[in-house]
Amino acid sequence: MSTLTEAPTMLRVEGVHKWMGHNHVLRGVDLEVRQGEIVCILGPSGSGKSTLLRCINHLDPVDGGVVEVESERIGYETRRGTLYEQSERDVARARRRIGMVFQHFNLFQHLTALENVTYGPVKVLRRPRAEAVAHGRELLASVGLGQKEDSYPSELSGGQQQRVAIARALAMRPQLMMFDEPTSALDPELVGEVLAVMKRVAEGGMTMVVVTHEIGFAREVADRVVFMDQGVVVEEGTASEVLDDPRHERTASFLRRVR
Ligand SMILES: Nc1ncnc2c1ncn2[C@@H]1O[C@H](COP(=O)(O)OP(=O)(O)OP(=O)(O)O)[C@@H](O)[C@H]1O
Repeated sequence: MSTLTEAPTMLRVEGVHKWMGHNHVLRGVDLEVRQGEIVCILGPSGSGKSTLLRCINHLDPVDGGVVEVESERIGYETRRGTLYEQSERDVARARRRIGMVFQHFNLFQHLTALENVTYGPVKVLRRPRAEAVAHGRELLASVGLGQKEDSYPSELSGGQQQRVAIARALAMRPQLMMFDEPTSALDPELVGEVLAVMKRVAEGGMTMVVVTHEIGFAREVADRVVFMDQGVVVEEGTASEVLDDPRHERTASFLRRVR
């Protein structure tokens, strides 16, 4: 932990607001993630966790506040009355630094596992195909799917598809990986294999933000646990601080429910 507190800031979220229709979903969220840090975000359904990740990745624009990834600003600045937005090109460049893994895998169904993994490097980053294929094979092997490179998503289990999705995100060589409830669409017996891969990615030094209901994973892997409710960060701390001795009644009652 001591080295992490001195590590440079990878992600800074400051005073972020987001409206979805008439819903004030994010109400001034602050979050700082340092290089190499693993942050798990917990919170009840509807508290704004997915919306926060979408805002960080600029899949949804924020309505106020600042999002910076590696000091590159991809949010809006509404303080002091100035509204600020970067060009689409700058946003795309900043977004490329983030690997995103979704609940429902979102693989291309008409592409094999290896083609899913090489698609971004070849089509978006314009890397030579041979280099992308070699790296893609390495990544598929690292998630335990070396033998499945020619399989289509429909031929893979949910756990295998999610592992392909993780390899696909890593293939873009991101600086930050974000996971949005990556195991909640899986049959219980497949959850462990995906969490094991995520743990290995964390051990490799990746900076990670993980929205999850997997308390055991948070306890084992997270450097910091953040509890969100009703569009704000209610409390944060080490896993044992937040999970064993929550300061806030809202955190305590959520933990009683999920346990
Ligand atoms: N397109 C939309 N229009 C209006 N409200 C929306 C829209 N999308 C999401 N919301 C609302 O925003 C709030 C936050 O949703 P979000 O999905 O971010 O929560 P969450 O904490 O990730 O929940 P879950 O754990 O169920 O995924 C919810 O109240 C949801 O109903």
